Amino acid sequence: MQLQVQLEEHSYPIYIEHHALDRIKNYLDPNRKYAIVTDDGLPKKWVDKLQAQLPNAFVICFPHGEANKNLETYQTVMKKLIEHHMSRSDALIALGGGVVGDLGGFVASTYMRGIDFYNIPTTVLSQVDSSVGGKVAVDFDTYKNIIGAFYQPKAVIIDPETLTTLDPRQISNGLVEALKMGLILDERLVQEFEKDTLDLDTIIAASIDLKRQIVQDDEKEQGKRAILNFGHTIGHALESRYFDVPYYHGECIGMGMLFFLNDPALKHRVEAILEKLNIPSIPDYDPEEILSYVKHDKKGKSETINIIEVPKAGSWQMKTITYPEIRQILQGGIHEK
Ligand SMILES: O=C(O)C(=O)C[C@@H](O)[C@H](O)[C@H](O)COP(=O)(O)O
Repeated sequence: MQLQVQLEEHSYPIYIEHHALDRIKNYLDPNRKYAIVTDDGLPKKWVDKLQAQLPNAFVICFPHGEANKNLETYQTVMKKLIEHHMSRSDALIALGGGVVGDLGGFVASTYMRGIDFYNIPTTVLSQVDSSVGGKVAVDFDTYKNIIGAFYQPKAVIIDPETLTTLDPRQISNGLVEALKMGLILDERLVQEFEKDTLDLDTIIAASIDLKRQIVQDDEKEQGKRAILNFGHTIGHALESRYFDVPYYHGECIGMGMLFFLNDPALKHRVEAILEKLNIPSIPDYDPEEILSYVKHDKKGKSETINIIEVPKAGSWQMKTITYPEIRQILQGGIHEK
C-alpha cells in the first residue's frame, strides 16, 4: 500500500508493506551512502537486515529511551557523521521508534544545513503517528521537543513485521496515538479499539492516512495541525514531571486526553479502551507543579494556551483558555465537569 503526502516540493511517499525491510531496494537507492541511526532498544536483526542490503551504509546506535533524546546524543551522532565524511549527497536513515525518528530527523535537518532523511519507523507509535509530518526535535532541560524543526523525510517505509519484536507495553503505548487520531477525526477508528481483537494493519493504515491529510492541510502547524496535540497539553506535562517513572509518551497522552473529553459517555468509552490497553491511571499530582510544565507548551502564549477538546468521537474543538482555567481543570481532575 502506498500513500502520498502532498506538500509541493516536500511531497513524499509512505509505503506500508509487510516485509518491506527484506526488499529495501524497492524503496531506496542501494548505491548511496547512508548513516543508519538507531538505538539499542531495537533488535539487531532489523538493523542487520537493512545494512546487509545497503553496501555503503554504516550504523550509529545510541542508548534507547526518551531520556537520550537530547543535545548530547545529537552531538554524538553529529560527530559520527563528520568522522564518516558524510557529504550533502549522502542520506540519513532513522530506523527505530519515535525517539530515533525525532533525533535522527533533527540531525539530518541540521547537518550541513540539511541532508536527505528517510524514516523507517519500527514501533506502533512511530508507524501510526510520529514518522509522518516532519516534526523533528530533541528535548532540553526536561522540556519536550523544545529544540527542533519541521523537516520532511524523503520517504517513510513502514514494515509492520518489525512490531513482532515489540513488547506489549510498547504496542499499547503507540496505539494511544492512533486512538487519539480516531477521537479527533474518525469514529470508525475508535470503534476498531472496541472490537475483541485489534487489527493492527487496519489501525496503522487508518491512523497514518488521517495524519497525512492534516499535515497536507497545515504543514507548519499554523492552525488545524494543532488538533494532533489533543491530549498533549497535560500529557506532555505529566511526561516531563514523571520522566523518572518513566511513563511512556503514549501512556501520558492517554491520561492527558481524559481531561478534555466533556461527554461522560465518550469518556467512559475511552477509559474502557485505555484500561484494555493497560495504560496506567493518572498518578496523584500537584496541580501547581503540572501547570508549571504546561506553561512551557509550544501551543501556549504568555497568558493563554490553545487546547483541543473532543465533544463527540470523530470531532474536535480548539479553544484558547487561560492558565488559571488550566489550573481549574487540573484541580478538578478527570471526573469533575
Ligand atoms: O505531528 C504532530 O503535529 C503532532 O502533534 C503529533 C504528536 O502526537 C507528537 O507527539 C508530536 O511530536 C508533538 O508535537 P509537539 O509540537 O507538541 O512537540
